[in-house]
Amino acid sequence: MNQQQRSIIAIDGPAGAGKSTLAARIASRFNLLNLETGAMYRAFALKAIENGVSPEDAAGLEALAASSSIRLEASPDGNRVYLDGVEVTSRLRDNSVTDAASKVSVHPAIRKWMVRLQRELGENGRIVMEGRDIGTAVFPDADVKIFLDADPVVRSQRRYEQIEAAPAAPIAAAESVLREMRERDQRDRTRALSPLQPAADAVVIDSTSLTLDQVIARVEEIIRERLGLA
Ligand SMILES: Nc1ncnc2c1ncn2[C@@H]1O[C@H](COP(=O)(O)OP(=O)(O)OP(=O)(O)O)[C@@H](O)[C@H]1O
Ligand SMILES: Nc1ccn([C@@H]2O[C@H](COP(=O)(O)O)[C@@H](O)[C@H]2O)c(=O)n1
Repeated sequence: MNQQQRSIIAIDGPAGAGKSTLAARIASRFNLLNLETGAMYRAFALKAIENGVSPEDAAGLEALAASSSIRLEASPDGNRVYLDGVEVTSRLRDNSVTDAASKVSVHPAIRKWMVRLQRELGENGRIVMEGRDIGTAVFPDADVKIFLDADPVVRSQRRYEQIEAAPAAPIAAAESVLREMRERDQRDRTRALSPLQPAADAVVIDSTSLTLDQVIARVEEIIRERLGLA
């Protein structure tokens, strides 16, 4: 890959499909900046919670967004997220934040604001950007678009195992992980602005019966082919 040339790899898909894991590996393989847009929605959700603004209150959220700054910084161990200049990375995975992020992201004004920020972040870069609407709304002209999917039961099982393996694992029940994932999927797929769906020119990969290494190998092959790499 030409080290100067703008290259945008878009990875979209539902919750727990493996997007972050794939994006991190692709970024390291091709020396790209890895930007996780879900972390930006999470940071804004945290701000709404801290300010007592309901995730259903469209006008309240819009006013809050007008006085908010959200910044993503790529680092070797993942993205660092700054909310109004303060790093909040370690606070974004709480259940309350996950739930609120899914709800605040439904509002068109919030999405338009995020899309603007995300375009600014990636515009001239060599990036892999991961989320729900990168190939359809943020960078419809991305060089490569991957839509990663898997059966919801398999996704929730993988997420359950991920939670269990975490150092200070919260108590989780497999059924509630599946129920929450289905609720988030439903919101993502039915919202008014850029609902979750593959871009017409995305390559759809269903990882239900693929290992992570098989998915990575397939995506590497697609990137090499599309970008004309040996
Ligand atoms: N093909 C696969 N086989 C087995 N496990 C996988 C596969 N793909 C991803 N995983 C595992 O599934 C879990 C969820 O993956 P990841 O966090 O990357 O999903 P995500 O799409 O980024 O989720 P979210 O959008 O909710 O943040 C991780 O533990 C990851 O290692
Ligand atoms: N481009 C995006 C990215 C995320 N969202 C919403 O944010 C929530 C958190 O995202 P994670 O990937 O970190 O789980 C998620 O539930 C989405 O609803 C989005 O709308 N658009």
